[in-house]
This record gives sequence, C-alpha cells and structure tokens, in this order.
Amino acid sequence: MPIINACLGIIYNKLENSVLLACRPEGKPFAGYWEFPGGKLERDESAFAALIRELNEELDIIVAIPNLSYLDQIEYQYPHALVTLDIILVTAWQNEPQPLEGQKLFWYQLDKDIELEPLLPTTAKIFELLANYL
Ligand SMILES: Nc1nc2c([nH]c(=O)n2[C@H]2C[C@H](O)[C@@H](COP(=O)(O)OP(=O)(O)OP(=O)(O)O)O2)c(=O)[nH]1
Repeated sequence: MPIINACLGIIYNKLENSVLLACRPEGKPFAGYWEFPGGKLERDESAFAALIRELNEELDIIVAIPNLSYLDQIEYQYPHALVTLDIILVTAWQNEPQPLEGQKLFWYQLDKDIELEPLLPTTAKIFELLANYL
C-alpha cells in the first residue's frame, strides 16, 4: 500500500475566529470536497518547506517560519493509499489569498454552525482536533 506524505495549513484569522478552506478543483481526486490548503511533500522536503511552497502556489500567499506552528499529524487510510498529514497552524501571511488553481475558497467561522459539504473525511477529523488548539 503506497504512503503519501502531505501537509496542510490551518490559516487562522484570530480576529474573525475563522480558518480558510479550499474546495478541491476539477481534475483532482475528490473534486468538489472541502479541505485545508496544502499538498504533497516532495522528496527530501520538510513539512514546513512543503507548506510554504504549496500556499504560495495555490493561494499566492507568503508565509514565514516564525508564523508557523506544528500542531499534529494524522493518518487516514484511503482505498488507494495511506495518507499522513502534517497539520500546521499559520497565524500570519502576506497577500490576500487568491484561488490560483480555480478552487473556491471559504473563510469558515469556527463559532458559527455553517454547513459546508462535502468535506474530505480528514477535514471533519481536523475540526475536532482544532478544538484543542484554537
Ligand atoms: N491539501 C490537503 N490534502 C489533503 C487533505 N486531507 C487529505 O486527505 N488530503 C490528501 C489528499 C492527497 O492525497 C494529499 C494532498 O494532495 P493534493 O492533491 O492536494 O496535493 P498536490 O497539490 O501536491 O497534488 P498534485 O496535484 O501535485 O498531485 O493529501 C486536506 O485537508 N488538505
């Protein structure tokens, strides 16, 4: 069974108590599902380096290491692969996030009960986990 190592950013607007979600674009597996921005680690790439690269490629934002905190790692078994996800909190960034890959973006307010569907299975799991950190 292949293993995929990926990272994702919890892009947190403390004032609004919201986190940025992205809808997976057409052409990717699970198109239309809401996820946290991020992507696969390249060979020999650290989780922080991968996240900085992915957020720049997908959202045009620039993040610096002092504004990143490593929160946790989760694993999820998909039919085709075991995915490990490094979950990284992003507390400051430069530029307004832009949907550079045609993905929809949504600032999800943590204290409001807004229905957003469908979620990747990991998105629901990560929301539960965030209650410990935010
Ligand atoms: N970005 C992201 N990926 C997630 C989440 N949950 C989850 O299981 N994944 C999985 C899906 C993929 O197997 C992997 C990341 O894949 P991706 O397709 O977004 O990565 P990528 O941009 O590097 O992909 P690619 O187009 O280069 O193939 O992590 C999540 O919340 N965010």
